[in-house]
Amino acid sequence: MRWMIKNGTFITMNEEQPVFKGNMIVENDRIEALTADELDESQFNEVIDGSNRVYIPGFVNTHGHAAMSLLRGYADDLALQVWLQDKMWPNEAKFTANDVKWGTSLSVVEMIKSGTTSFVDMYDHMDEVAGVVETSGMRARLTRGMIAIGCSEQVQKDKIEEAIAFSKTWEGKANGRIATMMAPHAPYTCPPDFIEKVVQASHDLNVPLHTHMSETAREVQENVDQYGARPVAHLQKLGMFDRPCLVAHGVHLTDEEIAILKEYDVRVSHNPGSNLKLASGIARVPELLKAGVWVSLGTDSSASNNNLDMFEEVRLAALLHKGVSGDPTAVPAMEALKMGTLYGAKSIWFEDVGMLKAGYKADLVGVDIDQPHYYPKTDFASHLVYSGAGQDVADVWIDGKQVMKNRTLTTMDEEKIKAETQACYDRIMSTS
Ligand SMILES: N[C@@H](CCSC[C@H]1O[C@@H](n2cnc3c(=O)[nH]cnc32)[C@H](O)[C@@H]1O)C(=O)O
Ligand SMILES: [Zn+2]
Repeated sequence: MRWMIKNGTFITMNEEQPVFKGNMIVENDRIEALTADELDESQFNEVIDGSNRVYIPGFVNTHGHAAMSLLRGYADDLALQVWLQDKMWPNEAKFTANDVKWGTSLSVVEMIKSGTTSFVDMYDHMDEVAGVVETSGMRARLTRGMIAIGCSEQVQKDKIEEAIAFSKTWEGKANGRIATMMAPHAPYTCPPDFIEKVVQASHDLNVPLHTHMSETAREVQENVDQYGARPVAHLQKLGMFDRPCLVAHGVHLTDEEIAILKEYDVRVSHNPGSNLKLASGIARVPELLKAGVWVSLGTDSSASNNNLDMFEEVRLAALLHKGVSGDPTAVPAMEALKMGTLYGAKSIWFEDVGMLKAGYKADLVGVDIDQPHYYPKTDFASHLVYSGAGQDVADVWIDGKQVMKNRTLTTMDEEKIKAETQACYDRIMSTS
């Protein structure tokens, strides 16, 4: 299969050629070329007119719990610990594999429709999640998240075994669209010896690690009280950073801790919407970027966001850090877009994703720019960040395959998924 987009505007994330106007050729799963040459259209299986579109690499959502869409709007306006312990965990305990399947499907529909082509998911019943990723055509780095406190030694062991089995089964599957990780949920939900076992498994399997870290001031203080160290030093001591590691949030960090994250090449998923909603604080993103840490963007779950639209995270990243620093040059539009795309791919070790460049995976999004909020036709990176929204996404390709065509999904039955998730929600809420 070889196809092309003609007369498009491409925001590439490639510094050598940030904006390209012309044609893009895709062969199978990869971009073959960006070219201004006249092409013989009969040589292609499909020729798409790109003149009313701006194309960007698909967004990479580097932290979330897709099935939690079932709890969207269920418990708003609460602090993290109360929200988690009193509202989320008792209901999540009722989730069956079927609930996870439909909740995840709903999230994948939402992600594709708002231009996300890769995502990270930390949850359980992960075989269901991987199945949805496989059939939807999505790309993902998936991990069986593990909460170990309150669990017997046997249950802890079972969780690690389950996570290992998941990784062994799914790593590299779906034509390489699925990758895996190992994820102790957080330093406050996993005892040190448990974390060490997970680090060992990450080493044995040769997959990265993922965890929630330094999300709230309370978490940091309790870590000091319990272990005599802040979360960064604590996880460093347990060997987490000796492995490739992605941490979610990283809100409360000192200068020294930022230096440690850089030294160990730890990647940070910044989740501005979730951090604002749970009043967790504001991450030191300009300082992290300045130190050379890979900072990407995540929505977290739609129970704390409450949607999965990466346009919102990109805009929040661009606005928030200007507001708190008093520096209007902090996180410019193009940097925010890169955080949502290229840096996301880098953050999850997807080395050939996140750029519109020959040789990269054909994961891209066509945004409908024939709308009032994209006029006048000037700087489209600015328009996308400061004026755009997920609903503007018209076409989506992942791995060279079109998964949305003019806002119609080609791989998923949206109406069925909406009905099934409603039924799951109704059942969960009717049982105690
Ligand atoms: N139930 C699993 C763990 C699932 S990992 C994903 C967990 O992350 C939780 N979660 C969602 N958002 C956040 C957040 O912002 N901070 C910390 N935990 C979160 C969520 O409630 C879910 O329980 C077990 O058997 O151990
Ligand atoms: Zn989370």
